[in-house]
Amino acid sequence: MEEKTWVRMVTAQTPTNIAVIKYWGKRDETLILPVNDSISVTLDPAHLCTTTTVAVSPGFDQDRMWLNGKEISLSGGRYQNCLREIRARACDVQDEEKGIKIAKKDWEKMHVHVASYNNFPTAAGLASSAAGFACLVFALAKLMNAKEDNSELSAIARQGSGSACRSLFGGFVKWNMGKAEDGSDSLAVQLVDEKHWDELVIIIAVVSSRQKETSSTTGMRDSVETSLLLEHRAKEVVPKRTKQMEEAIKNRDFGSFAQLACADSNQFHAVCLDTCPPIFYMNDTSHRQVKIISCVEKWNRSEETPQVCLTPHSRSLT
Ligand SMILES: Nc1ncnc2c1ncn2[C@@H]1O[C@H](COP(=O)(O)OP(=O)(O)OP(=O)(O)O)[C@@H](O)[C@H]1O
Ligand SMILES: C[C@@](O)(CCOP(=O)(O)OP(=O)(O)O)CC(=O)O
Repeated sequence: MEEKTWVRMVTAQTPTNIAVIKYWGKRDETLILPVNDSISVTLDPAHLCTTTTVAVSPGFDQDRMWLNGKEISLSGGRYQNCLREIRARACDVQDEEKGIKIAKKDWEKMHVHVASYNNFPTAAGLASSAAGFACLVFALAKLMNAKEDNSELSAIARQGSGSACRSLFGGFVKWNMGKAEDGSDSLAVQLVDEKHWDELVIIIAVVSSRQKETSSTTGMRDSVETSLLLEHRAKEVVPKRTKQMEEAIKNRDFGSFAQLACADSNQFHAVCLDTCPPIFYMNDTSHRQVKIISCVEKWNRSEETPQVCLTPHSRSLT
């Protein structure tokens, strides 16, 4: 710690994930605890992903972060929660070659610099917060030599953005909503790895890369406060649908998978419309989306079992 010149750096890359049973609504806004389980598929890191480099040096006098080349504030609760939780788990770091020695107790005083890039539009409905916070937490854990496994790290990433907890794993991933008030059982688990269903082709059509008018955080808060359909969805629909989806994935049953994913996405948009004020995630691009949706519907009707599954979010069709 006497040497002021060294810098220790770690770079990580994390893909985004697309929900096929959607998370929409929190029962605890600070800990980010959801009102229902959700299931997603993690994309190939070669496609939509975040690359984050974290660095620590005795020369840094404050925590700082640059997102896509622009400095952003780390004062928000979500960033602070992730930094605090990883710092609390930091362990001794020793790199004799570079003359770096950081004792566990010293991490509290050390500052980090973070540089992160998304290779896809940020805050546009493509789950940048999912890839972003998963990558940040993973990279910080490596930097600070935290020993937690990916499931434990998922509970920390969740406190950055709910959907981030699912990006710690590849393949199909379930976020168990959990019951505990402290969020200790609200974790992501891998259902099957990326090899299980490798003939499944995922196409993302970005119909607009403009920032959404209503963020997921604000939108779901309004839905929890005002939508009666959300309550019905969380209590009656999703528990049953999640089990069916797990079966469909296990059996690589595309017909059931497509039917469940389409129904879930449609209900998510119905909840948005049932929200006061209503949220129109498909609004400004709907003329293009409707054309694609009706093509897919026609195609599926002409086959014995569905061949294509659509799960439109705000600006993307997956
Ligand atoms: N690489 C990143 N590292 C850390 N934080 C990020 C990163 N990318 C995005 N974020 C954070 O996530 C926010 C965007 O989250 P938001 O939920 O509004 O959009 P989204 O995740 O792209 O879309 P959606 O959740 O609808 O799929 C950004 O404003 C920023 O705070
Ligand atoms: C529609 C969704 O993509 C919503 C994602 O919401 P976020 O995870 O971005 O929300 P916060 O927890 O407030 O950060 C569905 C999903 O990914 O499950």
